[in-house]
Amino acid sequence: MKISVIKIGGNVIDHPEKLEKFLTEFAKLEGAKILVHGGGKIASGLSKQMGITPKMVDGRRITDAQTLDIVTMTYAGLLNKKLVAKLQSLGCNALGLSGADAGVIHADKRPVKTVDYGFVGDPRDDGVNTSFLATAIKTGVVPVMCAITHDGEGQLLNTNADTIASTVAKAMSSVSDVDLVYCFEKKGVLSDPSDDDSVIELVNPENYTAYKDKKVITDGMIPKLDNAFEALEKGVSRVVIRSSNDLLEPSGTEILA
Ligand SMILES: Nc1ncnc2c1ncn2[C@@H]1O[C@H](COP(=O)(O)OP(=O)(O)O)[C@@H](O)[C@H]1O
Ligand SMILES: CC(=O)N[C@@H](CCC(=O)OP(=O)(O)O)C(=O)O
Repeated sequence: MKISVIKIGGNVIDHPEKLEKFLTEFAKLEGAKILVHGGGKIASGLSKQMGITPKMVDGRRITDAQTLDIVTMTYAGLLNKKLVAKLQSLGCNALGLSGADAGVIHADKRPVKTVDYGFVGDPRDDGVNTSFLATAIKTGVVPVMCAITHDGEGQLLNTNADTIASTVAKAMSSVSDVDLVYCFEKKGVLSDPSDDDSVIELVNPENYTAYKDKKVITDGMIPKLDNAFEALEKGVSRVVIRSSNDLLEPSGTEILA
């Protein structure tokens, strides 16, 4: 069995036409599959509406108790259930899960070093309930996982969705062949961020370092690629970064360890 782990972020979820196209293609994707979603942009918008200014450090949200409530409502509630309902309407038997449901992702609260991230969780390497996910997939269910995890002692935690995707992909590679596809609003990793057609076909550790040094690869693309390399090192067969509009096309940037 091969499992495709597909991730979409908030920029796509917040764009109705892009989301519709992506979910229609995801529903058509053959074989075993898992959807992981973020929604950072939507949580930031709701946070501002509630009078709380979002704070991000190195691509991670500083998550105080009030922010944890907002992200839980947004990711595990509103967005997860909207995605599940839409997939159900497309004939895909989606099952929405936070990391607490069926103990599917156990994380540790990030220790305070120079930055106190608050209720942010780093998933444990052995923290994924792979047997539950494998059984669910065998019954034809499609897990739809959000960016909320738990510590096993009743505490919910906020975890970057790219990290959830690589954690689940790594863990499932112990029971199956796994492909990981990060879908976003651009056509791939670009050599000129202002030219959407300048897709780099292959990123390896050597050109990654050079592009980072030249400030061609910046911001959210750095943790995404770090997660991609880590996934390949820990058993994932293939990692691709492509447009959410081209899920079913051979396209985008392939990552090589
Ligand atoms: N070289 C690059 N090619 C493409 N995107 C890049 C590049 N460098 C930085 N980025 C930024 O990385 C972002 C994707 O990361 P992120 O914001 O975390 O997306 P998502 O929320 O979809 O996971 C893009 O929206 C883009 O602004
Ligand atoms: C700890 C942390 O930063 N969590 C992320 C989880 C959502 C996410 O990753 O959403 P995108 O994929 O849309 O960026 C956040 O709250 O923004």
